[in-house]
Amino acid sequence: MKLVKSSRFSPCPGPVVTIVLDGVGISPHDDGDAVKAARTPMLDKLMANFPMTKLLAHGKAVGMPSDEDMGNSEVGHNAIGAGRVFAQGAKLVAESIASGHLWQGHAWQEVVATAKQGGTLHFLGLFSDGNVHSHIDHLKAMIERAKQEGVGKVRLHILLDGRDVGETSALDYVDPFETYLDGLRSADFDVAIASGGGRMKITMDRYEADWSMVQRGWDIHVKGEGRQFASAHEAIETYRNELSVIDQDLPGFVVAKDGQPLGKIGDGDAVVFFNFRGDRAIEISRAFTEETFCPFHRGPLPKVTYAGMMQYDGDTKLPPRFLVEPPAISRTMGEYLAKNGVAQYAISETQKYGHVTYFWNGNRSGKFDDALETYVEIPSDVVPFEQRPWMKCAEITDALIDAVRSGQYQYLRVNYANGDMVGHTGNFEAAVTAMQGLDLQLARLIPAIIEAGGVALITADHGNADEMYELDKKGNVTRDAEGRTKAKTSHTLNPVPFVLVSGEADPAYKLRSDLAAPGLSNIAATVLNLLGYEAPEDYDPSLIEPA
Ligand SMILES: O=C(O)[C@H](O)COP(=O)(O)O
Ligand SMILES: [Mn+2]
Ligand SMILES: [Mn+2]
Repeated sequence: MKLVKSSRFSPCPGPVVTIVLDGVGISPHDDGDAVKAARTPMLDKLMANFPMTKLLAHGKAVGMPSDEDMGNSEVGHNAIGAGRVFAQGAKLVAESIASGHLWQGHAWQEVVATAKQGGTLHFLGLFSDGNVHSHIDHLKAMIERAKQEGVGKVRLHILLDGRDVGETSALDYVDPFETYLDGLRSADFDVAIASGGGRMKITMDRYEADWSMVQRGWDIHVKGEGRQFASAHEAIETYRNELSVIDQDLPGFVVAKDGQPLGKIGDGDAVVFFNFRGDRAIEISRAFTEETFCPFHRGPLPKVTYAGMMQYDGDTKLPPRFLVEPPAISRTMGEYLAKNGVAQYAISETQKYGHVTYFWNGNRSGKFDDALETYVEIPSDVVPFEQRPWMKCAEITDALIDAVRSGQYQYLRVNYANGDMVGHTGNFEAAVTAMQGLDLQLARLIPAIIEAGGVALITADHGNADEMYELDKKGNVTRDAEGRTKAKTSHTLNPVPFVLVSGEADPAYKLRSDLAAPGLSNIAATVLNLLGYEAPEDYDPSLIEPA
């Protein structure tokens, strides 16, 4: 894995720093755009005075099945880190189902065999068509196949979305699904929704930010311990009336009949976690598969056949049983740099820590070289982020500036979570504040990079804060008869900025203008060039050329 020294680019005299502003896209519209509404003098100045282009960050440009699919952190950071586009989970699972490959695999066959020996087959996962972590069509295909293969009893544990899809769309999924289940149910096929809850309240924590979420999910799905309702519909309506929260924040519920939970998970059962994306799948998968387990009091571990939709962590091989091979992301820029003696530094706060380590390195949780790599996690607040929209951007910047000034690292990378995590709350004012807080930090960081003789690449992994309301076709905020707007909590399809900032009056490189539709996968080759290397031949082309 030797990199070739470039004869065209000399290495940057200072550190090269990639700055990912998570969820900060460029909207063609002004209405509802918190990025534009925010007062961000530093970002404005950088965009106006330094070489800048827009990068594609959604759809096929990041390995999603179609250009209707928005980008997300996984596919975005995978593309930035690997310098190439790999077909991603959403696409691989759909293809595996369409070709029938999934049903031929050992994992599926073991799951079905377990259920046919008298166990219940449980499906647990994110219940929407967001295609970020999961897709409801994959779930349906598996239920139908299970029935066809003679499984007698299926229970569903549904995590309500409201984050990758409309903020109060849960019943748009649940109601038709109940009708669909009615159509499938028969004398020898017993299928029902057994438990669920909002994805930000139960089960889908990530990066160990808040294990109590997973514990609440465990108690509800596995032990059947939680508030009981006659149906998911009743739970959603009741909680909405009582709490006025959006779907992602609805508490957990247990569906029960005569006080008996419909689908506890016990010995001899099979469990499929049907999310394909790993970050929010790892903790619950650990709870189901680790014999010795400390993060929370789990109680006795039921002896189940557990399968993930994919293997979520290539280093720890978690979970050992999985239905679809994950994308084979190899030879990432992090690995190349490590193998060529380049010291690297990665930093973010908990909520995005794995984005600049695990996703960046092709869904591997370990380092390539302990001596050459420093990974820093600033603990995130455990609060609704609209209450603390500045999050930890100041603390991240403190540490990053120290690292830049230390002279120890030639390549540094950071993810600032604000645009995305606050964008997902659907709170416009908070998103504006998030952007303003972030700008204050850029105003500290950029001069430090320039002073060190370095270069900063400012970009993002996908949009989010750039569209805080649902827009009509003309790009205006939609309003109902009472004039109310509808918050948009999900990512956007918009491109992201790419700004190349250095202190040199006359840099020896310039942005290329001949690339038809550059995207996130063009960043890695650019970084390697700035460090004085040629990119590997199969990397997507660099965004720069000699001036
Ligand atoms: O997991 C989440 O928070 C959302 O589904 C996607 O956000 P991310 O891709 O920016 O992490
Ligand atoms: Mn993101
Ligand atoms: Mn996001």
